[in-house]
Amino acid sequence: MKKTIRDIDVKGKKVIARCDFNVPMQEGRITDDTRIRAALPTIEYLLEHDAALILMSHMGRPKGEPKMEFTLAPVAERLSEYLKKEVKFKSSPTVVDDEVKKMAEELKPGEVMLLENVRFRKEETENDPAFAKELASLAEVFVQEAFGTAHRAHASTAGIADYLPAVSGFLIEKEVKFLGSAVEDPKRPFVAIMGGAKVGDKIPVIRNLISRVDTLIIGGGMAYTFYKAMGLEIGTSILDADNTKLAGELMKQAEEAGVKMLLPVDVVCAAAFENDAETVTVDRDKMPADMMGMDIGPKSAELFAEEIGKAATVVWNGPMGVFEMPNFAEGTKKVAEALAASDAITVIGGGDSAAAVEQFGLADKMTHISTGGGASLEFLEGKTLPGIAVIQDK
Ligand SMILES: Nc1ncnc2c1ncn2[C@@H]1O[C@H](COP(=O)(O)OP(=O)(O)OP(=O)(O)O)[C@@H](O)[C@H]1O
Ligand SMILES: O=C(O)[C@H](O)COP(=O)(O)O
Repeated sequence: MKKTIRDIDVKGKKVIARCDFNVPMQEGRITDDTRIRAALPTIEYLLEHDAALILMSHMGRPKGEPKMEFTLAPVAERLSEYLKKEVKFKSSPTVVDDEVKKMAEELKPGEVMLLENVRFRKEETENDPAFAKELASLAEVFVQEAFGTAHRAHASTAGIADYLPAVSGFLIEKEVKFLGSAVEDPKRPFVAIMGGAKVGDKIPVIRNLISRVDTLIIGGGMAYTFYKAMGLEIGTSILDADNTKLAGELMKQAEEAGVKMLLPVDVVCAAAFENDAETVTVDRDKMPADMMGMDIGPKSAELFAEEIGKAATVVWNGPMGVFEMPNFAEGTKKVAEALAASDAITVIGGGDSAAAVEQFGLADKMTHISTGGGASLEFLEGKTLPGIAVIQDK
């Protein structure tokens, strides 16, 4: 068990908390603030318990330069709105400077400030000890709350714990509880649903899940690599040619492990990667050579929903089709609805599946939606995340 903020006394202390405020932005506006809202319980708890709170995060990938399109200023503003108090913020190109140090020194219990994007310094992603020490020098305690970045060993996510006692916030605790218990000690039947486009990225996850699940459902863009391994015609569908052999091996591995592996039985095919392209829905052995698979068909959606209905735990990562285009969102929607209707523990990992669930208005029907994209995948792979490893044990 990892220590949390409940296990320490923060009264009157300077606390530095790493959050993942890497939220999607369009023209300087935040388009989805889920990650900001997810950190609020921890922030509020720390302020109510009279900590003087210094928050930090990255935004995007400014590659070690103070590129202002990646400033955290909009985040400071949104946080102020939610907390109903000023979030002090100085946009320093070096993240920490004399003025920022003074702000931190003068910060009183119950007050909060946000540092500028830690990736404005190249030392952040290099996990440079001097930068970690510089950040640590602002506070007395480190709170890890950045689940979305916990798979990165950076100065603000890992290195800093060499200089300060490290505990977790409530979001980390919740993520570890739901993702961890789903993978390590699931209520059975345990069904995992994998979709999306990046087959290569997800193969290690599939491999790890095969040894744990009762049923594995594969949909989305990755299904075609498995079809290819089965010798089926896949037309112009996305294919991860480097991993076709591996897909075949995974199918064999599932069979040997007694894991039921379900692939779509029918496919919505389109003549082009466009919402208004001409479409046909066919059984999987009838895909036209000049069309691409864009969504699972209705028979597959029903088959998957039936399987989800029998589950006690479901982990879902990756959409069933190109759900961003309304004409190819149906399969993903049906799967989301089946999860929403089920009594099972439902855990959603991965940015796109989370976005899909939000888009269908079903987010509050899920047990847990992870704030991690890559981090939740690495967690499901069974890897130890560096940002979690540094938190002190109880
Ligand atoms: N049949 C398909 N053909 C092409 N692209 C597809 C297909 N099915 C799904 N996709 C695309 O896959 C993308 C999501 O895949 P990804 O592997 O990134 O999912 P994720 O793990 O939920 O998200 P993230 O990696 O952002 O956390 C979506 O943009 C979707 O349009
Ligand atoms: O969005 C994410 O997955 C995290 O914030 C990590 O971002 P990164 O992939 O740029 O490290």
